Amino acid sequence: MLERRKPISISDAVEKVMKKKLPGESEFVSIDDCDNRYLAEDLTATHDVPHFNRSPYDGFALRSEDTKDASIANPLTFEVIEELGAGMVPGQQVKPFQAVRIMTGTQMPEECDAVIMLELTTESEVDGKKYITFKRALHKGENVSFKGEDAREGDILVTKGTLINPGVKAVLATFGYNLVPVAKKPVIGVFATGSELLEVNEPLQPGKIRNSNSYMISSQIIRSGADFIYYGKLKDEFEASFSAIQKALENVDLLITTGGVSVGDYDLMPDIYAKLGAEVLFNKVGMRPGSVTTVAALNGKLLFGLSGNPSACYVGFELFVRPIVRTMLFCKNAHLRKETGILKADFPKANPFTRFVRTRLSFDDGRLCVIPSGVDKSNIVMSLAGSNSLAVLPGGTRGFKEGDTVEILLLDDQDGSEWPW
Ligand SMILES: Nc1nc2c(c(=O)[nH]1)N[C@H]1C(S)=C(S)[C@@H](COP(=O)(O)OP(=O)(O)OC[C@H]3O[C@@H](n4cnc5c(N)ncnc54)[C@H](O)[C@@H]3O)O[C@H]1N2
Ligand code: MOO
Ligand SMILES: [Mg+2]
Repeated sequence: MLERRKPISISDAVEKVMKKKLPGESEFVSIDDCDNRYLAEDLTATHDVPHFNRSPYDGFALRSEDTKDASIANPLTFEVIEELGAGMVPGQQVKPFQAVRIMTGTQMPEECDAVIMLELTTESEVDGKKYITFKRALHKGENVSFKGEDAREGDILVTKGTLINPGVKAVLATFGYNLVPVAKKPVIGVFATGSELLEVNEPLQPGKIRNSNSYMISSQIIRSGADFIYYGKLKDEFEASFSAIQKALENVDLLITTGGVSVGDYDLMPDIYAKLGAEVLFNKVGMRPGSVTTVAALNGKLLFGLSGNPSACYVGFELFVRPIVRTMLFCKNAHLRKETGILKADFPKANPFTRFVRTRLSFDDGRLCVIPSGVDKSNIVMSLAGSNSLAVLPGGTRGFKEGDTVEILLLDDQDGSEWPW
């Protein structure tokens, strides 16, 4: 007899998966290879930045107290005793009414506490000695970039679990991280199941379609920060599918299959989980698309049985796989970032289940808005291409109107949200 599945709520489903989360691991990679990786440690300033007082301008370093009488009516002339470029260190003691020609980024002579810009001085030479004349007093600290003004030793600058972007990379270089501690990328195995599936390079045949899910999922895996191993397509044949899945499980942290999780004659995943001895956490969720999403746990690993229907597969990944990946990457906010915004089109379809509508974000007078990115059915591929967000339309409603405020999950965001949403 056909098994009757009892749907569980989305939040129960997410929590069941998150209870089985896997620990993250760390490794070191060269700073050259750390882009788009996640920090495995807090970054703490190991020294002041800059670690010496320096000039932010090309000009002359001097003692501000010597300049107090300078004015348009009373120009002052100082002797220039030395010339310093960035990277050089002062070699002479600066005495009253003396100056040092200094370039941007150069360490300040110890006795000096101000810099006058080149443009505000007139230079002259008498008997082989150099002089500057200027008409303005400088106060203590004027035009000095002070030791520690950028970072103080001991400051926590970037926290563990942060995505390494160009700015973080600059911080890493500043503190001499030739090797960077990053989260190891979880390795996710991917199978596409279905005897109807063709390879991308195969011509169409009657009754068959090209496998798009494994490409979509591998791309979602990369966007989430993990790595994938694509194990290929599986025909809807039990023994071959079972042994391929059992073998792949040895080499991955997480395994994704697409298709074969519903109640059809050739939906083999339920029997495969049973024969593997995996604990099925749920096999029906009160959501559309993706109601048949199934997650099972086995020996500390997770098996995600995502729907074969492309849009359902896509949503299942973002809701259940992504937070597991982000947790393994030490991210504090592992779940999709949730915001509220305005729906920019009517969505008349009533639905008992909460619906995740593929949408595109825009801003209207500073307000976040979304518009559906195409046909909203779970077997649709095309609406995914234009989608960078999911509008969450709660179940038990009679449809939504343009102008309604809705919750929005951002797909391309890196900051994420805490749970519960
Ligand atoms: N009697 C019922 N039938 C169905 C139910 C149900 O509750 N009772 N649920 C429906 C829902 S909802 C969904 S979603 C689908 C889920 O089906 P499966 O996850 O078992 O997936 P398949 O049957 O294998 O395939 C569904 C659909 O997706 C196409 N597909 C599969 N793999 C790929 C791929 N790699 N690339 C592109 N497209 C793929 C496949 O050809 C099918 O058209 O079940 C409903 N049925
Ligand atoms: O799981 Mo199905 O995607 O709800 O349409
Ligand atoms: Mg099916």
